[in-house]
Amino acid sequence: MIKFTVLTLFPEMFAPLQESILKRAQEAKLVKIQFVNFRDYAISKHKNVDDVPYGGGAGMLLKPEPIFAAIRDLPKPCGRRKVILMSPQGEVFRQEKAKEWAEEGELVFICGHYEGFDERIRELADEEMSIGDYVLTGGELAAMVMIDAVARLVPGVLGEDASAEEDSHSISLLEYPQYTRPADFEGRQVPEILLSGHHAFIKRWRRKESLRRTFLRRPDLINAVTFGPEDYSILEELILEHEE
Ligand SMILES: CN1CCN(c2ccccc2CNc2ccc(C(N)=O)cn2)CC1
Repeated sequence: MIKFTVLTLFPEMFAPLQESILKRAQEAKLVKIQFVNFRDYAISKHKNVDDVPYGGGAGMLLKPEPIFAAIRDLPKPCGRRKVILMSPQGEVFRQEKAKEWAEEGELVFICGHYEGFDERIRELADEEMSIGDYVLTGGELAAMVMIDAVARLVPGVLGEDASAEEDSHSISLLEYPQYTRPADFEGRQVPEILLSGHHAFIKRWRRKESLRRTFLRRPDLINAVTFGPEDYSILEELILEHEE
């Protein structure tokens, strides 16, 4: 059982998640998600959660009080709790982080908005994460991406037929080409080997195509690949097929 707590000014942004991956997961009590709108913790009568930056500059920053008050008001964690701050300045989120977090008891996401947040808010975070090197209007979409990536790793969430074990990124190879019916679509054929029923050849073809695709599109992932004895003949063929 993993519990997600999201501190956000826009809880309604998460509705689609509740209707898709989290719906069954919550019904099956595999996952729990709760939202805290930290505007409820704004102290001033104007209920503002942001203010102008000291030292000048454009934009508004999230004030520390509402965030601190919201975090302090959370029920005592039963298991381990990790507080995560989403920001473009964070460590880039990758599959191994998702796997690490899937073991956690509770994950608390602080979704920033405006031009950023008061530096003292960083004290609350165990980790600061980014989903990639691009700028978003708020941390909500980043939180949704991370929640999806983590929730799908919780056993049972994906349902019996699908499973997350085979994820290509958990074995750092890009996925091989996949096909389903029809075998001939407007003259575009499915590779014969996949119709052959010859499982050893199919397995080899898939390994070869994953390696080909990884070399061509993501050579940076190659050094994380562990090569087995059966890979050498595959690599020789790939080199011959891709010689300049
Ligand atoms: C124009 N400013 C808007 C506010 N922003 C900011 C600054 C601090 C915290 C959150 C945000 C919210 N934005 C995010 C959040 C995450 C990511 C990511 N890559 O995970 C990208 N953007 C700084 C930039």
